Formats: sequence, C-alpha cells, structure tokens
Amino acid sequence: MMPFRISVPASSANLGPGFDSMGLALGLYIHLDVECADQNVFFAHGSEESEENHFIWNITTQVAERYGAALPPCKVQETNEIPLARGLGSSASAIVAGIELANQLGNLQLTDEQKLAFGTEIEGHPDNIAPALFGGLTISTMLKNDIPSVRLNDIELDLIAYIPEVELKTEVARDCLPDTYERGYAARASAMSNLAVAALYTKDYALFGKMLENDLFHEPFRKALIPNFDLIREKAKEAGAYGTALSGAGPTMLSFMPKGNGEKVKNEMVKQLNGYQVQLLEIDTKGVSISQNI
Ligand SMILES: Nc1ncnc2c1ncn2[C@@H]1O[C@H](COP(=O)(O)OP(=O)(O)O)[C@@H](O)[C@H]1O
Ligand SMILES: N[C@@H](CCOP(=O)(O)O)C(=O)O
Repeated sequence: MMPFRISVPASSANLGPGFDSMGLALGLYIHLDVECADQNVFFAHGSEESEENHFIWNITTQVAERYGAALPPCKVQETNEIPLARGLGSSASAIVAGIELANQLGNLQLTDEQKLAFGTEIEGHPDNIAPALFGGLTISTMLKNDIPSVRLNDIELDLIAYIPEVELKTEVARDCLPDTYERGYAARASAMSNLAVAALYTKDYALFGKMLENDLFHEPFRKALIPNFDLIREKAKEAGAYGTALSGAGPTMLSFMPKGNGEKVKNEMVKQLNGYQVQLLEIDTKGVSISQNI
C-alpha cells in the first residue's frame, strides 16, 4: 500500500432556515496521513492516541465490521484545522474521514450513497455529512430507504466566520429545541427555507441574506446560548453583509457578503469582536479527497 492522505472539509449546517438539511463545505480541513505499519498506531494533536478510544478509529472499525472487511495495520497521523464543538461540523468531518479510511484500507469501493447513509446514521442528520462528502452547498434529507441530496457549487459570495473561544456541544444546543411546532408556525418556517433555496438558485443574494436572518426552526430557541448573537448580526449588516446566521448549532456565526467584499467586512468585524477568530473562509467544492503525494 502506497502512503496516502485523506482530506475532509469542515461544513456549516443549516444556513438559517435550512435546519437539518442545508450545509456548505468550507475550506478548513481534517487530514489523515496513512501508511503501512506492523501494528495500528494513531497520532493526533502531536501524540499517540489509543486507537480503541479514538473517535475516528471507532468509525473505521464500525464500517469494516458492517462490510466484513479485515483492515491491514497502519499508522495514521491526524492534522486538524477544524475547531471542535464550534458549529463547523467537526464531528461530521471526522466521521467522513473514518468512513473513507475504512474504504481505502479495506478497498471496499463504497458508493457515495453508502458513505452518505453510513455517515448520516451515525450523525443523525445529513446536513454536515453531505457537504463534507461532496463539497459545495448541499440540500439533503432522510427518506425511509435513501437520502436524496442535491449539490450547488456556483455560489458567488464571500463568507466570514466568527469563531468564539467557547465550545458548545451540538447535543446541548439540540436540547433547547421544541419537540413540535404549531402548523401555522411550521408553514412560515418552511416558507423561509423554500425562499432561501430559491434565492440561492436565482442568485438573489440580498433575498438569501434576508431569509438567513429569518429562521424560525432553531435560532430563536438557541440565541440565548450564543454570545454576541445580535451584535454580530447588526455590525456585520452595517459592514456590508447580506446576512448572518448561526453556523450549525453555534456558537460560531457566519456572514455572507458580495464577492470581493470579504476582506473589508472582516477588517470592520475584527474591530468589533474581542476573543474571536474572525476568518474569511473559502467554499470547498470538492468534498472528501484522496491524494498520494505526501
Ligand atoms: N477529529 C476529531 N477527533 C476526535 N473527536 C472528534 C473530532 N472531531 C470531532 N470530534 C468529537 O465531536 C465533538 C464535537 O462534535 P459536535 O458537538 O457535534 O460539534 P461540531 O461538529 O459542531 O464541531 C468533539 O467534542 C469530539 O468529541
Ligand atoms: N442541524 C444540526 C447541525 C449541527 O451542526 P454542528 O456543526 O453544530 O454539529 C443542528 O442544528 O443541530
């Protein structure tokens, strides 16, 4: 086996009203550098980790078991640019990395559909798994027997993430959500989502920004957990953003602005926010990738 590298992008789920269905792949990556070894060794964060307890290795083992594959021993070195528990889909990217590791080591030839189904089964929703696998902006949902997913790659927007130092586990942020929505409320919420998608397809980005800021499914219930929610939205708008939404379950927020204006908005926002990484991010259009040149 030649050494190889698996790279998986981060992602921002929901994009306002696209709760549990929309997600956008981002240019921050988790990389696994893999080579043959006499026994399994997993290095992460500069030190060796126990493979049995490692989140990624556990996924790899589960996939191998599901497909009855025996995997050859290997050395894996993880490098991760995706901050954990910040709403940038780190768990989904790690799951996709684990699935791809099993796929490559076991020569399983998994299809995109199989990878999406397995990842979604573990994560519980496809909104981060689909962009981590396919890149671009994806819209997906879970049906009884499959997970339809549509990808949109030509998004002409700049985007800026405001990543605070505090973590927020997705599980905790899901616990704040109502179990049910009244019919009229749900109809309005899904109308926002429909319009957000229509606006993206027609490249009416001002309308997209408006819909981003009118989610009814999750943000009203989560905003109390998010530091500076209103301030970030207001200041980003003043600086020229079309709109700002929670990234995933938060606490990171993400603004969208006209292409070419990102640097200017970023410089303004850095002045407003202490204790945040304010990052101009690329949209990843490839999804998970394998390269041999390491
Ligand atoms: N590369 C990784 N290695 C080990 N565990 C990870 C990795 N990425 C994510 N995780 C696990 O996922 C958790 C974060 O997942 P979650 O709460 O869904 O937030 P998010 O996916 O938004 O970063 C981490 O606290 C950790 O337990
Ligand atoms: N739709 C999910 C997305 C969670 O994304 P994460 O990046 O915060 O894990 C939700 O909103 O709970």
